[in-house]
Amino acid sequence: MTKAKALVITGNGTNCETEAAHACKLGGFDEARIAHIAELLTGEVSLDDYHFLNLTGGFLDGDDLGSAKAQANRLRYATVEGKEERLVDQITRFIADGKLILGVCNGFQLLVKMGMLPALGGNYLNQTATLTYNECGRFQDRWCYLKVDPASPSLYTRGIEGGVYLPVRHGEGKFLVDDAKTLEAIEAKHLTCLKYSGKDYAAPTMEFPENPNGSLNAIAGICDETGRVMGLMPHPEAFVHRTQHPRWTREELPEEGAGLIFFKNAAKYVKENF
Ligand SMILES: NC(=O)CC[C@H](N)C(=O)O
Repeated sequence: MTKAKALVITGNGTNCETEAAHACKLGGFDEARIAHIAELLTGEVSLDDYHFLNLTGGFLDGDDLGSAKAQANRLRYATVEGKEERLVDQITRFIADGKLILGVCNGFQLLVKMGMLPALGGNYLNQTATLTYNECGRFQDRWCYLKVDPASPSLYTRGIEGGVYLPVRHGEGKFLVDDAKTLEAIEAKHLTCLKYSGKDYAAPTMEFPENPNGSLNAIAGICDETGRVMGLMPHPEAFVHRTQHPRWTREELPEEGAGLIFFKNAAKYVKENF
């Protein structure tokens, strides 16, 4: 059987790579390689050798020019040393090959600013959305209830009943789109797979602090039409074990944290399809 291989990109200011790689291993990947972005640009590491690409959280380029904007340009226009291709060509081939990409927080900002989400009509290089400053004007570090859309094509949220409780920590998490048509399309296609909600996961909310950033339609995460590319502001890799929960000493909790399902679903998909 094929070895399920995950790749986590680090460098230029990411800070969640160890947790992301740990979550991949716990979720069932046989290998989780942390590679510096320079290793991809020099051609030492190629996306072609992996199944699951993780773009992690952090402060890429110090959030200068807006979070992840500089890295988005770097990944879109930089060529791979000694090759006729840009790194972005490797990424679009990766998607065309049926592989998986998960962008968390700064990684979500990166995917959106590269144009890879929501990628309506399968156009992965056309920016139609953004993530900008939280409505409250401050960095938010808190845990949020996230309602899952069961009709969403996202493979990562499969099997989640109701919703998940996960931490957010960001200054630029307010999701916006370019026009009403984009919003209508992503809602109609159920690409808006995760929304901030109350504790009962009953309905999306625009109320602060349940919705920590004022995101349009309470959107916390979206996927593309294939369901294989997903980005979200909350951090699933930061809740893979009971002890990461803020009230773990006071509440009866299962051993497994609610975020692990994202990585388990990814590993399962790779094992079934490659
Ligand atoms: N945790 C993160 O990845 C933070 C993302 C980004 N630097 C922000 O503050 O919005």
